[in-house]
Amino acid sequence: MYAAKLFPARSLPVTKADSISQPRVWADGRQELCETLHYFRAYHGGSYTTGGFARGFMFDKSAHKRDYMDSAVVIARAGGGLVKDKDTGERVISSDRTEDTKVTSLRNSMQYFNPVVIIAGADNPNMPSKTCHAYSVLDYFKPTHIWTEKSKGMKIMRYRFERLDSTNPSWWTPNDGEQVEHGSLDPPLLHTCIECKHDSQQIYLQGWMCLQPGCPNFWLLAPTAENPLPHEPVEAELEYDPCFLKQRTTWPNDHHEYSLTSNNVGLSGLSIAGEDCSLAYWLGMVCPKCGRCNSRLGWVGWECGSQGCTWTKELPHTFIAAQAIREPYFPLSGGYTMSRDTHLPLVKLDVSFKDNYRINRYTIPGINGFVAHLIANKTVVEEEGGPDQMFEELQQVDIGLRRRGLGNGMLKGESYTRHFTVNYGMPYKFIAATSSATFDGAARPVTHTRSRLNWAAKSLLTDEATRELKNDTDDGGEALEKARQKIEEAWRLKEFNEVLALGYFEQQRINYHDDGEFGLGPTIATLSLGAPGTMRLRMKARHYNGMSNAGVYDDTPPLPGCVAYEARLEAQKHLAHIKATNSSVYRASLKTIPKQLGLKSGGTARDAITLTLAHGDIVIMHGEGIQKYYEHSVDHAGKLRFALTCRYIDPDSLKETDKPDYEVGPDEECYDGSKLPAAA
Ligand SMILES: O=C(O)CCC(=O)C(=O)O
Repeated sequence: MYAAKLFPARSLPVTKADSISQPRVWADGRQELCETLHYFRAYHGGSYTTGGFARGFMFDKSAHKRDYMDSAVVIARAGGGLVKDKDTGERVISSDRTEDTKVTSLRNSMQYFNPVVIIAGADNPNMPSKTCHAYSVLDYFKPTHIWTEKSKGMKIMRYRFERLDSTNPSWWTPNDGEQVEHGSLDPPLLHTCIECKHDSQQIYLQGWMCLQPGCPNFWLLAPTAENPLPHEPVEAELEYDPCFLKQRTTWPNDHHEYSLTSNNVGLSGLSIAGEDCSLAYWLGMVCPKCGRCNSRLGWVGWECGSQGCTWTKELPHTFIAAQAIREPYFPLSGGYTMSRDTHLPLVKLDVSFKDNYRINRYTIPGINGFVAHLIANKTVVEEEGGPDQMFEELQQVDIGLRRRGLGNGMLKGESYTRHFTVNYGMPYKFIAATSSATFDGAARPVTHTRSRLNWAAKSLLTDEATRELKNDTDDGGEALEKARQKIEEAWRLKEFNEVLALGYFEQQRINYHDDGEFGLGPTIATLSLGAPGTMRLRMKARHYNGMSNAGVYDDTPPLPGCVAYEARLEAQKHLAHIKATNSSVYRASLKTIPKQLGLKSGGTARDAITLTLAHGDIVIMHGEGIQKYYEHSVDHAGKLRFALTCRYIDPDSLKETDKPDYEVGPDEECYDGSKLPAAA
């Protein structure tokens, strides 16, 4: 018999020895790991499966008591099914586990001899040696066993893996050695159950047990002198049978080479327009010098983020001519362009045509302000210095676009925007801390955007004012002229003083967000260049559902289209009264109202407005209410898209430390889109 103490179910050395060498691939954060490694793209959870196969496993802190790891074998509980215990706060198994799609995927990998990759997190208590990275890739492993056992009275499923390549030592072998070599012991006991006739190996030294969850003999030890009936083992006493742990399983592809990296992005040399903006070209790269997983953060290429490592990789850009982004099924002309936008019935649409733009103006009941989509025609996109030239120029100059850190702490390590960004003019630090540069000497598309959007916004706001006046007065145009001048003056004082440029490669996007930060003017305008984008606007979940995720009623006045609109209007009156008379009753009501009205958190509103943003189009959002109640997202279906957004940022709203060390002067270009030849 082997000494049981060599193989306790939980072997957690207090101080770990150093490993004999270092991982070939490692990451500082979850996003960089998932963007870089083809075998682990799961941002949450401990396993990655795709197409019915398991590809990778991540074993980090939440280890089961009987999880195990040495330099060749890993044993783990199949994930999922944990809930927080109300008393202890610990995550505990809540119900019997049965085979789910993840387990079936691993079974497929096993049947097809597809090895999986195992990654160890820095918090994994079973790692036999010290690690110095948040995530260290161990190697390819063969899944060898999937079985069911019991823990705390519940059925759980467990996996055993063996390292595929046993021809050289694992890097994570502790440098003080391991006592028993993999494959050096007798094979484990294999026994057929007298009840279900299925074979099971002996896993624990306590004795053989049938591991078929449906069998009456499942998880029962044979009777003994002290225990004359079949009985369940005492969980705390379970110790692995070394023969089970150390057995070697043979696969036909044992020792075959499978890549731990997918650093295969070189340009084809065929001058394929936008080839370097394709998905494969902005996924992460493993640094060939130090093994770090690096997201592509730079517009021009990758750089290793490891301290002291100087590796970089840049690819030349294969130019996309403006002509190549014309949409064959939506040809442009000198007439007004057709619309591809849609909206829900509760949204009001007003269409007008002016200065070569079709203007779709949307208003939402209950919200002061509007969203306007200015759809450009051929005259606009092809004008001298206009969208076509801007799109081409933005591919020829490096304006400092970069993916920025979000710093929101949702994932281990830093998270980054799924688009490249840079700011000009007044600093804008709201979504991600984006570096800001002066307009002086900035690339022409940046300064020209400011001027173009100043013109577009001013022109639209003037139309708004004249629209209101036309309804109210009949004084032969004097009042209209006055209104025009008033807007002109007001705009001069608070014209756009910031341009946020976003660059999107294939499959990059900006998720739902609002632009309602403190200190911003009420008007926000965006110019789209390149591939057509889809902008979606929907009511924010807390306004739609009437409550926060924590279950507290949101007493902001409800808007038509939200859940239980009529009932919430009624509740509003009642709440307004008690808020003024009894604040503790008011606070208590905020917690009880959701239940009374049958509200639920978690639902999302349908998109109320969906805009197809073609090359050269402008979107103007005006009014604080839009940003307060609504959120928007944009994705696109091409290789390369730019969005340049202008805002007015009140300099007094900036903290002293955020104020720019340059002056943000006025727009000197004074673009005027009304000077173009009229639409034909
Ligand atoms: O990509 C776009 O068109 C929109 C950009 C945007 O939403 C923003 O800058 O806040």
